[in-house]
Amino acid sequence: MTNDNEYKLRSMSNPIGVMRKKVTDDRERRSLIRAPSESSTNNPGVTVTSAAGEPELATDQDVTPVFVYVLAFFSALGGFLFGYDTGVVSGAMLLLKKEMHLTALWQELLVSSTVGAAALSALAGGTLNGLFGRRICILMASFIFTAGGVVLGAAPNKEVLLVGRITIGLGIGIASMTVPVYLAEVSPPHLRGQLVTIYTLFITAGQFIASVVDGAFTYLHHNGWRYMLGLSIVPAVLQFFGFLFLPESPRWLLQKGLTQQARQVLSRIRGGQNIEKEYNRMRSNIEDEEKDAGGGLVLWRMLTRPPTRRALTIGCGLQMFQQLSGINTVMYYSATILQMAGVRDDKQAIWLASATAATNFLFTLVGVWLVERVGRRKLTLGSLIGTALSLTVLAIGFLLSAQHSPAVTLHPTDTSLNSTSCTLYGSCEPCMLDPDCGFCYRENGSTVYDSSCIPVKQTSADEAAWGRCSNLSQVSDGSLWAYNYCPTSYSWIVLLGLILYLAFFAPGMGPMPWTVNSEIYPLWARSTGNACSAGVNWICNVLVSLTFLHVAEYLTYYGAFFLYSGLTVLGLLFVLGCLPETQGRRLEEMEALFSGNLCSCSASDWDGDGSRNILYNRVKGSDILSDNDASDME
Ligand SMILES: O[C@H]1[C@H](O)[C@@H](O)[C@H](O)[C@@H](O)[C@H]1O
Repeated sequence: MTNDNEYKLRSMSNPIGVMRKKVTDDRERRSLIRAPSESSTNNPGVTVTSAAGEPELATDQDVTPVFVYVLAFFSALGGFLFGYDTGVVSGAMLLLKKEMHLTALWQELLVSSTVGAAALSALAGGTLNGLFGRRICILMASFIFTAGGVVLGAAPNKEVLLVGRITIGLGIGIASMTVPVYLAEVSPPHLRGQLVTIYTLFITAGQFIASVVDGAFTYLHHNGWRYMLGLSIVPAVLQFFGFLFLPESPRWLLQKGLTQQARQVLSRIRGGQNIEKEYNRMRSNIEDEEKDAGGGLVLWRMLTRPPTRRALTIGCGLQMFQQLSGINTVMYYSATILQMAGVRDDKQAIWLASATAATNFLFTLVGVWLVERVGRRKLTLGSLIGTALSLTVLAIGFLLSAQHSPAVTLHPTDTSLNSTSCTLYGSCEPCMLDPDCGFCYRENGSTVYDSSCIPVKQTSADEAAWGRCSNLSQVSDGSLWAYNYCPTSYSWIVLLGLILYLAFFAPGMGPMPWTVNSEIYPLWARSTGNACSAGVNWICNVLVSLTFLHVAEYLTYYGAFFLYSGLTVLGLLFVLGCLPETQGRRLEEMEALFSGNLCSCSASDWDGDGSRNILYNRVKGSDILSDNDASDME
């Protein structure tokens, strides 16, 4: 457990955030406290005080070298590319399907091939990380992103587009599992939670910028999609050249026996401060871990050792529940939700979808702020409760909209047209749930009249196949065409649900699965653990997005959102019982933290029982704590 010569622990009942503030306020007083064994150095550090108040430990840095932020920025660009490339496709598809006459199957292929390829390459990323290191994997990912961007931007036909989308997916998968690991390994202990959470902030920033780019280029009907898809080359090239000059993770170097390089890199990352003690401790911890871990296939070793098996189950479970709570359906579906809420103009709906992405981004920022203040467990639990409730609000909004769905009042008199199922529906709800049909209507205030259910045009869902809604630019009687939604006066509830959903999901369930996964595995299992959990994230992402329309067809929209809400409640129970608080813990404590039964933690265990909680106080004048020791410290 703890090394008593260097650490002093004290029962903790107050949140670490409070403690940190106190620490800052009391800097002057604390700077007088020194571990008895400490020599007087210029290195800023941490003293951990016991319950009795006597100093036992002094470690860690007070000053964060700027270089760490440079590293964090360039590596988090991988998250930006992940967000950009998954987000940009919906806008590009609007133009592509017209220009390349894409069938629904091709549209689906172009969207989900990227996510599918990401799942495969995330799984393979564990081996690549072990063999080549984090830096080479990030360079590899940015090279793949660049190549994919060039292919997409220049694609002459849909087959080449598919190759480009698969290529991009391969880059996303590698980046998504490597970047959090790299960030966790180079961050100074007290910043680790925040820096890894910044990775998710960059994902949501990428999604937001993608939606703005989509908005800007939709006006360019010819070739607009080339710019949308090709622009990802810019951050990819930036990351590639940046990483040519950035170092490998010192821990990976140590694991590979490259001790001199590891020492040099650590000193560079720590801004030239004295790293001897940190280096030695890191080295001996890695050696101990390696000895403990034994030989053989890493995944097998992880599965046969209870603590790593438990960590893996929790890591994969978190990633699974993140996707099962329907984030990507909500993001993807936001334009339609906004149309339901009365935004009739397509272009306006696209811009408002950027507002959704911006909301996701802004609330992730709240997560970055909260992660070191309330801890991972509380943040995740709070987020899950809010997410489940807001999904219920969304579902109720859809339910009320369905119950008050406007009736079909006009039926075609030409019997030859009755061969389509669309004309048989009596109200808008079943009509819009049928992917082949849309609702054509006129409105007076909130009253819908002159309504009919008509097949959608094969080439574009923006118009009907025939009738007054088939040529909307020429229409003079004010007819409107609703595809995928019904005009309803309950749409405000749906809109409220959407905003609440993002406000609760984005600070917790968005970033925490990535953050927690980057810190719960011992070094020997870290690449494999993150590869598996990122793979689970991508597989569940494909499953949820591919099944959404079918689920909606069978269960209706409200059924689908009630289902997501139920799955989120399951996630809540899982986290409540199984996720221990990892904040404020050293990595070598993780083993103990995960050594009980799978779901053996409850809030009282981890928040109330002082014997399991640790308080670290920062003071000046001590040695630097190793990442390995303290990467979980506040
Ligand atoms: O953490 C991220 C983030 O929440 C994104 O908004 C979402 O699209 C991703 O699927 C998820 O992994």
